[in-house]
Amino acid sequence: MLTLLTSAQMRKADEFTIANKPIASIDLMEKAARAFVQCFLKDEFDTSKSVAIFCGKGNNGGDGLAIAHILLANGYENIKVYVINISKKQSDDFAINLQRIEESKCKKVELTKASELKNIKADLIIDAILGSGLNKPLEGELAKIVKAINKLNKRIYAVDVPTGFPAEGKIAGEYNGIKAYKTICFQRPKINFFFPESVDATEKFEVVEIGLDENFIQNLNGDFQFVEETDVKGILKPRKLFTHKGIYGHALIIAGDTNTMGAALLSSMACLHSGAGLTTACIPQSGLKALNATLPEVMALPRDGTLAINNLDKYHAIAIGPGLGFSAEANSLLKSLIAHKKPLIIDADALNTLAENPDWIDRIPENAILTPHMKEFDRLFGRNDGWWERVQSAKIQAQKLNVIIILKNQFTFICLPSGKVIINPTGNPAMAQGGMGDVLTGTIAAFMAQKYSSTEAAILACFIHGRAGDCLSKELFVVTASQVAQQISKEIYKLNKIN
Ligand SMILES: NC(=O)C1=CN([C@@H]2O[C@H](COP(=O)(O)OP(=O)(O)OC[C@H]3O[C@@H](n4cnc5c(N)ncnc54)[C@H](O)[C@@H]3O)[C@@H](O)[C@H]2O)[C@@H](O)CC1
Ligand SMILES: Nc1ncnc2c1ncn2[C@@H]1O[C@H](COP(=O)(O)OP(=O)(O)O)[C@@H](O)[C@H]1O
Repeated sequence: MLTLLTSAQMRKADEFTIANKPIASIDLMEKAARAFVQCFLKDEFDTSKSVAIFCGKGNNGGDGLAIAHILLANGYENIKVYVINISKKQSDDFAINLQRIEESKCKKVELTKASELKNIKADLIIDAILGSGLNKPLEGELAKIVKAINKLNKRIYAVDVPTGFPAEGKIAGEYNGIKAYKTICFQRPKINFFFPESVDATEKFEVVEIGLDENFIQNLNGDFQFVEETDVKGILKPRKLFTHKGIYGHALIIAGDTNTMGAALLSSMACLHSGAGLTTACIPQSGLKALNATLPEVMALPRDGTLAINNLDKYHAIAIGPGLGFSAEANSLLKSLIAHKKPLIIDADALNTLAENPDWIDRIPENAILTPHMKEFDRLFGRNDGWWERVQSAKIQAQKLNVIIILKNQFTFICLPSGKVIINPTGNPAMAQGGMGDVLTGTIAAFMAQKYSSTEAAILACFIHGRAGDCLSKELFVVTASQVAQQISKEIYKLNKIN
């Protein structure tokens, strides 16, 4: 799991590396600039293009000056550096690189006013005005300069972080910073790149390694971690010889209503393809025909309007909510389930029922998994102003209630009782279609039934669910929930095989 860093932690990692590795601060900047250029050249190999590099006077600006040098050495001849007079203060490494630029054939211009930008003609722009040192919103002439740069309407590559975009923390008000085509960031992605608000600041980002001390970084107590494929492979267990269905657990999916039976079928289908030994769907009588016709492997526990499940012993994991509706029977099933200590997943309508019965929330069994999307989360725990606030609130609730909250989005945040937030990297917009969450719930239930811990089940399910969608989307504009459910077994197979 990769530990993500705040800007303050990043500075510590810089300082530690400089103090403990045979590398000086200016050489680290040079290394960062080289890494940036290497990445930039993958996209921009036409060296006849003209490049305007806008530099502040801190280390981000220092990077920009070093990048100018390296681009010149790589055949780019038409490069102009614009040093923006935001302050009198300049960093030591900026000053060293400025001296180098003055001694080179690179053109340099000082810029104080936005109006001076009118005549700038460049094919490409590199933004190195402010990086992770941003400590307040952009205002005054600097805000005007940034607006004018955006208005040039050229492809902008940002160094480390787009000027004006906070690397972490609340993204306040309307964004007025650089709108980059791509951000090339150093060593780790910025935490705020995982929130939907970041689309205003950068269309995409790529991380380049600059040689900071990895041991030091991993041992920093970062709240945010990022799942890698190796983590998933490390958790997945192969199926052993002589094992039988009894070994892989029995999952109960309580879901479906007259008009939303599909949700129950999708959840059950995903549970089946994710490896549960046995799957039982607890659905209304009216859904039995559809269940038997589409998923013959799944057993049924029909709901007749008054069902009470007395014996939960035979189930190893229970999921409740997809398409469940709000009947008295559904409410009483949820109420009785939260009184037990069974591995439990609460999703969709069951989450909304909880929101209407807030006094039940404190009674949710420990290590239960809640899988809200943004609206369900806000209904449960109150409105949030933006994603930073929402994830902070999920982090607090997961700790307080001793549960796992899977806050779903393009990047899904798995908030653990320990206070850690694990970011899932897989998934894509082709998956933005109804029923996808039902599939995720069935997958989590299958992993919990197979005796993975709640944390493991959450990590595995989110990663594999997204990976299935990623694989399908290579050939499809949109992937349906049924397709994802059916792809899951293939993805588990691939991850297990290379183990
Ligand atoms: N060894 C190092 O220190 C390395 C640093 N690197 C670069 O250094 C950057 C961070 O550099 P710095 O810490 O010097 O900070 P920046 O260059 O981001 O900012 C410089 C100064 O701008 C001022 N400032 C902040 N917000 C402002 C605002 N809204 N309006 C006007 N002025 C504002 C602050 O006083 C800040 O110290 C990273 O993003 C990265 O690009 C890289 O070179 C990698 C190595
Ligand atoms: N743009 C996207 N990128 C990645 N994953 C997505 C995207 N859109 C949706 N998903 C995934 O699909 C699921 C949607 O869940 P949810 O909103 O509960 O769907 P439903 O209620 O229709 O079943 C989540 O797991 C989410 O992460």
